[in-house]
Amino acid sequence: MAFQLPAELTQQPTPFYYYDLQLLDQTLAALTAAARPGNFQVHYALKANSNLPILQRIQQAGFGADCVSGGEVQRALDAGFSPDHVVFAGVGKSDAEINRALAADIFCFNAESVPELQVLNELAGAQGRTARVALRINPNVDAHTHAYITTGLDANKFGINLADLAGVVEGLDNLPNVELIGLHAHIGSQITELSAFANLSRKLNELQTWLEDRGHRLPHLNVGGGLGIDYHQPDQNPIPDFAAYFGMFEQHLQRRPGQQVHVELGRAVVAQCGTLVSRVLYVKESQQTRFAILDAGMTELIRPALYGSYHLIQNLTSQRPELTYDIVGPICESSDTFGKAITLPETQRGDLVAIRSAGAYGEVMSSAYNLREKAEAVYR
Ligand SMILES: Cc1ncc(COP(=O)(O)O)c(C=O)c1O
Ligand SMILES: N[C@@H](CCCC[NH3+])C(=O)O
Repeated sequence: MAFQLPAELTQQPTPFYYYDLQLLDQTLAALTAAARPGNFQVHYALKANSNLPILQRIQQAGFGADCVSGGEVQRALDAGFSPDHVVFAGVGKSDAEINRALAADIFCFNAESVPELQVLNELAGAQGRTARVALRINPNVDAHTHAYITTGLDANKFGINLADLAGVVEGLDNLPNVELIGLHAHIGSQITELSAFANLSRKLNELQTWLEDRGHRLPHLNVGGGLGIDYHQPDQNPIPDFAAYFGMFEQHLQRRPGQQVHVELGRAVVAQCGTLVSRVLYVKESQQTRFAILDAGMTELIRPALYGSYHLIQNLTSQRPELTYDIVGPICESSDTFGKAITLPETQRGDLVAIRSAGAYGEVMSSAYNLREKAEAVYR
């Protein structure tokens, strides 16, 4: 179905984020059906979008929370997620963040290095607690995605390299306040070649056997997130193919009886329900290029400037014959460009423009650069 902005929002001051809660609910229902509760547990990755109204719906749909900072752990608890459905990952957890998460008795820390394990052990001991830990391993599996959002290659900062794993596991004997409950891996984001998840599964199978040979049985496996979405055709494919995604793990991951398998999807849950709505300030024609200058910029949606990402751009006002535009924002950076040589119906000052698939890593990555005010979020 073609995108439609609710009529009353055409008068809303721009730029703003519009979230389609009906589409979010449909996505959550599709995800629930594909995960078959009890088969896979989904921990939504808050980093994709941590707005309370969105989190509350996700929590009410029965999902847990994957957090990457103390702020996200707190937000998850505020949104109503139970601590035993909260996990905390990240290469650089501060002592204050760890202490807060220990005190809240969250389900698990995804630990990414030996020094972090030592700090977890020390801080848990000081609180008279045991930190439940999944070792985040770096499986050296290529996710075939943008280099900036690949996380599971040896050169990346994330996780414990396989070559170091033996030493890390041996060292656990000296960490009495740390309980190993599982393995965690996350190989990257916006993954559209699902075979990457088969490769990840095979790596996890090997590691699991290797750990069992050393006396470690793991009640818990966390295969990360990363499922990509269709940025080019959001209306044709508003809901990702969750069944195909889980199917890869069902087929390739050798799950032990009774073992929990967690996934932590972010983008696939919230990207398509969010749209950045902006107004055309000026159309400026130079000899070479026709620019449509919007009142939204990289401060509201940084993905095109940061990764050269594509977002579908639509003029919601004009039905005139088409022309070609570079669509840019008002920010004082040449990379403040949403798209080059984009075909749109002839565009004029005052036209409303939709930048689609912006619900994930859009509003959360916004900044106040150039002393910009934060764009409002509206929910329908
Ligand atoms: C550890 C971890 N888990 C989950 C996610 C969520 O990923 P995605 O939004 O691609 O599903 C990320 C982000 O890439 C991550 O770094
Ligand atoms: N922020 C990125 C993805 C990184 C995900 C977090 N590891 C994006 O916009 O696509």
